[in-house]
Amino acid sequence: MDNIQRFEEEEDSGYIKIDRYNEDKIAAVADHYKDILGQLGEDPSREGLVKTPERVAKALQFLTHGYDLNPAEILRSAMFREDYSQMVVVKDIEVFSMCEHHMLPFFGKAHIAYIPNGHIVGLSKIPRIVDAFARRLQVQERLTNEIRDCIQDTLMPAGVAVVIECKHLCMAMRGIQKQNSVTTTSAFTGEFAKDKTRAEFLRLITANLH
Ligand SMILES: Nc1nc2c(ncn2[C@@H]2O[C@H](COP(=O)(O)OP(=O)(O)OP(=O)(O)O)[C@@H](O)[C@H]2O)c(=O)[nH]1
Ligand SMILES: [Zn+2]
Repeated sequence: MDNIQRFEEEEDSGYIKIDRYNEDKIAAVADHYKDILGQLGEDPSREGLVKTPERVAKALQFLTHGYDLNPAEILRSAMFREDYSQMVVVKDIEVFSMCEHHMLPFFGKAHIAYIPNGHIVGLSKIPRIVDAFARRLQVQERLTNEIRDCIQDTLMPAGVAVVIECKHLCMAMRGIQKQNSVTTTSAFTGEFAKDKTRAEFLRLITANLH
């Protein structure tokens, strides 16, 4: 609940008030899940399951709270004029999202870079916008492009690079049941269209520098 409180406190920074956590919505979603438990052959009134519909409703609301965030505002809230024109790379950002096809998790890492063009952005805002887009029903390709577009359109840097690598539980615990396959997606703008710049980014995200 800490996150929720923070979102509510900082309405001017893109952490827009969440009305998805209101009691009526939780109760409505929970009612459906009570039905679903019955349809699955369970007894929703047995002790271990009594509070499950409400727990699921709250979990789902958390897992989709990105709809209530404004990623561009989050970036805008910490942009600083700065004369730095080298690549800034934030790598190994944990990603947790849910595929829109099965509503099962996909998770992994995002690696993001931009080349400033007069402005830098507060570093924490990069993972924050990853979360703002990831905490929605997604496909990995759209998640990748949305992050790229948000940084490009808001910060207007000389270039943006986004690489995301994820495991999809809908491919691991059901369906094709491939436990170890990883999907990589990428999106680039501006300077990253150049082979040399893109190669430097790829080298930095694969290097073990720390
Ligand atoms: N491109 C893309 N596909 C995804 C993502 N997440 C899940 N999928 C795929 O979405 C597809 C949905 O295909 P359908 O044939 O409609 O669904 P399905 O019958 O459950 O497919 P299987 O998973 O093959 O059993 C599957 O191939 C999933 O692997 C994603 O982030 N990007
Ligand atoms: Zn899926």
